[in-house]
Amino acid sequence: MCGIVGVISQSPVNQLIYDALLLLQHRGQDAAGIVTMQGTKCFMHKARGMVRDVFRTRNMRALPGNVGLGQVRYPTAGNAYSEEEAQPFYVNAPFGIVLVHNGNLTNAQTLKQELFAVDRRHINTESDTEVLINILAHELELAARDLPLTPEEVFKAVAAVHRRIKGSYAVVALIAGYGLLAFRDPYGIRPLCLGEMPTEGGKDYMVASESVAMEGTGHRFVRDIAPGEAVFVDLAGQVHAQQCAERSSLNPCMFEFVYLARPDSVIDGISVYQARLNMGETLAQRVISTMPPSEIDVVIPIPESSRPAAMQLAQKLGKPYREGFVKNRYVGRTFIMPGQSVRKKSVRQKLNAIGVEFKGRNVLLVDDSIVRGTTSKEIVQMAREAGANKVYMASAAPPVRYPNVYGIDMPTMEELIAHNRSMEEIRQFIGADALIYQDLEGMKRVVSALQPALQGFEASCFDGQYVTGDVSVADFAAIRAQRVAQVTEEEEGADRSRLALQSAQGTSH
Ligand SMILES: O=P(O)(O)OC[C@H]1O[C@H](OP(=O)(O)OP(=O)(O)O)[C@H](O)[C@@H]1O
Ligand SMILES: NC(=O)CC[C@H](N)C(=O)O
Ligand SMILES: [Mg+2]
Repeated sequence: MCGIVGVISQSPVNQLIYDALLLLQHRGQDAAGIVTMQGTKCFMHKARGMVRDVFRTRNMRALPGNVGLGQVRYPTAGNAYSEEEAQPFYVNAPFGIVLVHNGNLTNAQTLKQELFAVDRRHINTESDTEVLINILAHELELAARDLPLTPEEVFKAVAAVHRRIKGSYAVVALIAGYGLLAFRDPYGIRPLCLGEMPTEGGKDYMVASESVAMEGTGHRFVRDIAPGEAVFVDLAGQVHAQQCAERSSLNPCMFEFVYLARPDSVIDGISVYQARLNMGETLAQRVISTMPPSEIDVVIPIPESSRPAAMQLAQKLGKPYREGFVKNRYVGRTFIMPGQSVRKKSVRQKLNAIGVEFKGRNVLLVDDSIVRGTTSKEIVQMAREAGANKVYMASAAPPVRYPNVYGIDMPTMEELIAHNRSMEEIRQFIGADALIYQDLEGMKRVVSALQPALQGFEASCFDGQYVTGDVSVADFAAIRAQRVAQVTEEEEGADRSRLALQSAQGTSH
């Protein structure tokens, strides 16, 4: 996942986009970028790093205009260390298009060849987003008849894009001189919503990955963009919307509710916070059926994302909920960091135990999910070092056993701690005295209870069912091969970054 935002306003948007990106920072920490448009001229600044580091005052001053978009990137295709793959992407024809994307195309490699051989377009990076913008540009070229470009032609192009690309995609694009386009894949895997703000001269509009970006910038949440739908806001502030997919259904990514999204966001009508509370409630049932609650002295969350689930679980068990770990707020989210060595080191930098909460106690540690097991293994060890008597571990999500190809960076099975391991083997790996997982059906039931309009969830990392139903063996292999090749590069890149930092700080290791 990444965080994306687009704005069409009656006043300058650079600061507004910056603020929205800060509110979406939890969705991507690797790179950030903003494009603004004044007249038909686009201004871009993008670089690797978090929002605060990427945009200095001089960069902000160089982003004029009342229309723009931005992105925070968590790479799931291509290279995390390449500045060129930071978003937005730009193509100069037709019209001039800039685009940001959250998601992952499963047929990017095939499309890349097709673009070159048939559409005569060259793709210069490994990013699937560069493929996407070129497909959109090509289809817009075909759909546009006489000038000016009409919303109907834009929708025709989006319909053609839906037919060609596979996978997950929430997209915001600017078409120079025409307006802001936003669309969502026909399964609604990745989130995208629309907001507005009344102004003296009419209304300003915002589209963003999560509702928190609207609330935090004073916009009123209007609605989620429907799966397969495209919304086009022209430069006069007129909103046009159309369903552009032949078939559509609402199957949001379960991992958004487990971990990715902020708890104060509402996605497709489901409060992320409430979803997490409900997960805590069903997890409590699992704990009760595994061990007598009398064996547990205290429930301790592993900050940050597990807090609501842990809180509800503790209440259900009638046990005290205590903050036993303090999180260093200056270290980012470890799971979305590229490279296993960085992730591992960051767990200890990020979390520290408070001795009194552990000494001589039987503690039940709760995390939202166990993916590679990096966090749980370190944390169990830390709880023991802090003097815990027994250390039990509970996960508010079921075992993650299958690769994700829709925008969460877990493309290979081997890296997943629960893949091909029994419960006992996982327990031994993380070193806990007991291990309790959420059950998948229970989780689906309590989250879908919050939204009757759901057709289901994209929950492939838990159940191996890929909702688009069209991921071929070759697609899996291509995604896997590309990411495996990147892992080595990313590890090396991480080492390079660390060495550079150390030499800047004058340390040697
Ligand atoms: O099993 P693993 O591979 O370690 O991945 C799972 C862990 O990673 C995430 O935490 P993260 O530090 O990214 O973010 P958070 O502060 O939002 O919990 C998640 O909340 C789990 O704690
Ligand atoms: N996490 C995402 O949404 C990633 C978007 C895109 N696939 C990239 O790697 O840049
Ligand atoms: Mg965590």
